[in-house]
Amino acid sequence: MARVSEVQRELFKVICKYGETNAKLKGTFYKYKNNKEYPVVGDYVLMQYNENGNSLIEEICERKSIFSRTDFSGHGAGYVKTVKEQVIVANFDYIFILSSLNHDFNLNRITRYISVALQSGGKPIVILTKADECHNPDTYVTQVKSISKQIDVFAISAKTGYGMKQLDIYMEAGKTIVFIGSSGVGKSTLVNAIAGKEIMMVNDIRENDSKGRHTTTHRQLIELTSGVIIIDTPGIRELGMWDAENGINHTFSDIIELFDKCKYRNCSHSKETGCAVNQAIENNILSIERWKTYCQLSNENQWGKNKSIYTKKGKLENKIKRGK
Ligand SMILES: Nc1nc2c(ncn2[C@@H]2O[C@H](COP(=O)(O)OP(=O)(O)OP(=O)(O)O)[C@@H](O)[C@H]2O)c(=O)[nH]1
Ligand SMILES: [Zn+2]
Repeated sequence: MARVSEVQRELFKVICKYGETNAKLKGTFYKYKNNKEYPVVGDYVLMQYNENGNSLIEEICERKSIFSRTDFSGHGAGYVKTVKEQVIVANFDYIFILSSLNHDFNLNRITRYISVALQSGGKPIVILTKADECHNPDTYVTQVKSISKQIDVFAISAKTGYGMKQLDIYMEAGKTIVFIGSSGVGKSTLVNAIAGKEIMMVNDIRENDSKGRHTTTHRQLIELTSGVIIIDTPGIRELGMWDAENGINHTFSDIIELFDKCKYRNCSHSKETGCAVNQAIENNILSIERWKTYCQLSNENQWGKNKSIYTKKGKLENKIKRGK
């Protein structure tokens, strides 16, 4: 068995018992183009090893965890007709969600990441980076903890070493950690700090808007000398929700519990009397911002679901196109 460490279009790098080697896909992958999934970084695969050139990937083994997002195929979300699931990485134990403590901090975005991560099959851990650029990191930790009880949250600085010790509990040989977050949040810097050497390239962020430069251009799986396996990913620009209903319900379990307490079973949680959501907001048990974030994420998730059902009926789609 081999493990995919890098994907560049249709060329793969895999780690097997002979070391890292190049591989291509067996013809059957192309035969069923629309139904057969391609391997992603982190996948375990069955492979015919070839010491003289490209080895041949024959089969993808069952994935124990996946991180996926909606694939808008290069269109703006509002314009697409077809939405597909795009698996980004597979088979990780921990998912490090990185977000920086400079003026780019955004609770809404972190909530979105948590919802997707909570249904990935891996354990989500939120890491607030660049604590050295912030006066009160702990207040941000508290804010993020309020999103969900099911996640660990830490503030760290890879520059000063602040808080880094807290991450030791996840550094077990044989475990796979995937790093996700926007460009410039410090994924590669943290990977280097954990590795104890420069294995990833780091570039300065643009000073004026704190935005990263997308230095990391592709996903990469690296085994550290400690035996910990790390997957660094390029900065994600927009994380669309893909069938994340379970993850959203986990993240907002407090709200889901309220639904059961509404007077009417089909309560729309707007103006009904006896609506438990409204009562919780009035009594300051639930913040209006949290309620709005929930509505936004679950609407978006529903929208993606409808579009994907629609495109599964390929014929219907063609008709509509021709009719235009
Ligand atoms: N002050 C401070 N700066 C940091 C810290 N960690 C990273 N940086 C800086 O943030 C910038 C971006 O870091 P990267 O590690 O390249 O970020 P990235 O998330 O890998 O970015 P992409 O590869 O574009 O996705 C660099 O200038 C780093 O020096 C930190 O703990 N404190
Ligand atoms: Zn209600």
